[in-house]
Amino acid sequence: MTEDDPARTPGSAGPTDRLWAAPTAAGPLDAVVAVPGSKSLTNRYLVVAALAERPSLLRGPLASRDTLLMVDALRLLGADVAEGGRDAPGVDPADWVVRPGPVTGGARIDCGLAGTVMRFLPPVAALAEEPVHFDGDDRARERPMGAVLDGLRQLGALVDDGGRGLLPFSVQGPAGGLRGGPVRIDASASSQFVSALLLVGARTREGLELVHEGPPVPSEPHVRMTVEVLRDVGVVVDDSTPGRWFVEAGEINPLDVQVEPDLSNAGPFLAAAAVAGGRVRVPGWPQSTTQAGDLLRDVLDQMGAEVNLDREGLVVEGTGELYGIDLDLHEAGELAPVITALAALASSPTRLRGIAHLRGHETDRLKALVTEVNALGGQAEETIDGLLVRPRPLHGGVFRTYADHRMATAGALLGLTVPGVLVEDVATTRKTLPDFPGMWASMLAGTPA
Ligand SMILES: O=C(O)C1=C[C@@H](OP(=O)(O)O)[C@@H](O)[C@H](O)C1
Ligand SMILES: C=C(OP(=O)(O)O)C(=O)O
Repeated sequence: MTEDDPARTPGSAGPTDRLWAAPTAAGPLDAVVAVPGSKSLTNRYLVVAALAERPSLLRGPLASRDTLLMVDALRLLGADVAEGGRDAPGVDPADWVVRPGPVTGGARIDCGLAGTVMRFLPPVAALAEEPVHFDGDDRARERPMGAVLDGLRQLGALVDDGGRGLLPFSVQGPAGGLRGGPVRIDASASSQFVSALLLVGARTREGLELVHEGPPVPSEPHVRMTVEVLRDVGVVVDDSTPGRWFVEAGEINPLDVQVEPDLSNAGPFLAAAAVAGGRVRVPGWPQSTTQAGDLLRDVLDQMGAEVNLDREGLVVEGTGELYGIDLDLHEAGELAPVITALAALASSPTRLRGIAHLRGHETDRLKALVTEVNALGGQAEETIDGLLVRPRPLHGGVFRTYADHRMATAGALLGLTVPGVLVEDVATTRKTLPDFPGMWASMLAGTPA
């Protein structure tokens, strides 16, 4: 977690590593891939731990750009996060100790391109009475923010965003703290708007009644994850009415928690077995989880792979068959890039629906996927709310990634069977994986990553 940790950097800067020759698979795979902790869980645990009554222990958190930005920001807001070993003697070096402190303002927060940082932290900052300034990467300034800022205004905070509803902006909490009460927002562009406000609900004076008004909220499992994490720390949440959440005001208990592996990040590795044949095992796959990535089991099965979950983890075996799929991915949009890459290599067409909101992700993912799959000879097209992919023989070429970690891993997957795929800026994978190229190479060598 040092200041010069390469995991903190947005992507590669040097010309030599701008293009990464995606390795082709020499034969069937036989690998065990240990996938680092979940981004979504790590950043939720960090936030609730920073707001808790006493110190927390996070076991096996993800240390990547998105989570290190969260750590940096929480430190600026008054919490302390210590790495085991060096900063917290007696604690495992892979674990973090979070010591909460009163939330203080006056800071300038760098959100990078992390949706969880740019959405989850403005409500935390609104617990301070001095302004906090937020900014991020160029693309971060285009990602939707309006609903969170709108919700904060309804709670009595002062928000200065120049009326744009985008980064950069500043947030200043009202004297005496956030009052709570009813808040109405339209969270149809991102589930993170709901999660963000729920995470501070217990720290409002009256508790928070959040109501969503608009087209359905995407990525529902991520909202359920937020509710589960809040319940883990003793916060009372009523989510019995669809589109309405009530969070009671009250104390937040500390955590001692093992972070589950990131199931969405496991996607490209598991998909590799479906593409190249052989088997890939991901140890520690939870028997039950709120992670949207768990849907991969069903998707890979439907696309023709053999999928088995046992006590040791999840095993995916390629069968030599790879079928297209017709899928509503509204609940798990972050899986779209890996499924699109699979679809481009399948034997029949794929239709992905319910993912119009991906236009506001790290990049406009629908446009990026269509452009890059087609640049390799594929036939993909955008629909109003998704993608149509018709498999075609692909050829090598540059696969551009637009600062999107999941574009880079999708390019790597295509490169397994398409010689000559050059993935631009593979280092952008550091957003959620500290060493994707190393893990990919280990998988191909058949050694445990
Ligand atoms: O809350 C979270 O941790 C996330 C929610 C989802 O966002 P959207 O609802 O904006 O898709 C997901 O795609 C993102 O990767 C992580
Ligand atoms: C959409 C994603 O990230 P973020 O948390 O930045 O929204 C993602 O990881 O696919």
